[in-house]
Amino acid sequence: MSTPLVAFGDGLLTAPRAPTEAAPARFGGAPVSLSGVVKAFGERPVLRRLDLDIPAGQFLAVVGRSGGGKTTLMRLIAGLDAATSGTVRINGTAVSGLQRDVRLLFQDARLVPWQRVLGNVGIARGPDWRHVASLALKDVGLGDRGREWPFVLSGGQKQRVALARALVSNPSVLLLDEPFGALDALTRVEMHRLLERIWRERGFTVVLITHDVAEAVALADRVVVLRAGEIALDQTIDLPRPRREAGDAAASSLQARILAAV
Ligand SMILES: Nc1ncnc2c1ncn2[C@@H]1O[C@H](COP(=O)(O)OP(=O)(O)OP(=O)(O)O)[C@@H](O)[C@H]1O
Repeated sequence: MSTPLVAFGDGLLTAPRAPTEAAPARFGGAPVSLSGVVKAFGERPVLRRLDLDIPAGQFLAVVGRSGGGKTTLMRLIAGLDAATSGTVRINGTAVSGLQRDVRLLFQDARLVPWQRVLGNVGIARGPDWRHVASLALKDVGLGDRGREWPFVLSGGQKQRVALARALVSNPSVLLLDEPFGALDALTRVEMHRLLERIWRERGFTVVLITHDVAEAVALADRVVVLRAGEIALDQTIDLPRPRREAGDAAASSLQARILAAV
């Protein structure tokens, strides 16, 4: 089997896909680009000629009211649905079907109940899967829980397992659809810090869909407001990291601007 070519920074390097014990692999992210994307269900347009360029490694949050087309947008990027017209490209290649290095997380962790935690993380069963899955579990702070069954875990721990499962394939794009929506406030902040650390170490591109404007401002480099299938605001979030979750005047004023656009 040949070693895959992996985008790394500005160039292409050959690299093994498995992270090492010493440090997680930093494969970098892939750029995601939408041009003239329309999605209609029957007569009803849900996305109206969207143009959006997400640079490699950017952390983008998409916020908007319920029904504004956020999940539809994510499904198009993931290749789960096809656009009615227009193109979605990842790393310059038009998306058709699920991509190997694009991973998704949803509000529910979607773990397989009859597999132990380690088996859930290593579900793709590549060579050396136990080792790779153990490292990923350790990375999300659950290194000692691999032998347990999913049902004994809390909601936050299940989401950690789902994140570890996504990490084992070293994604260049991570798509997150309200992954923290069902968690209590403290667990959500812990998950924010975990995701931010892993994103900074690994450098993949993130698209986070959320109703929570404070969450978007706490995590993202850029927030896009999707309203009635159009981009109503495209806001850069130029705040230093790690960010405070509350009580920051600059963050509050950005939140107010975004809320006004929602
Ligand atoms: N498969 C489908 N068939 C028909 N209509 C659909 C389908 N999927 C989504 N829609 C419609 O598209 C619109 C946008 O839905 P979408 O799930 O993308 O919104 P959303 O912004 O993610 O909402 P929420 O925040 O509530 O999840 C809604 O009116 C929805 O009913």
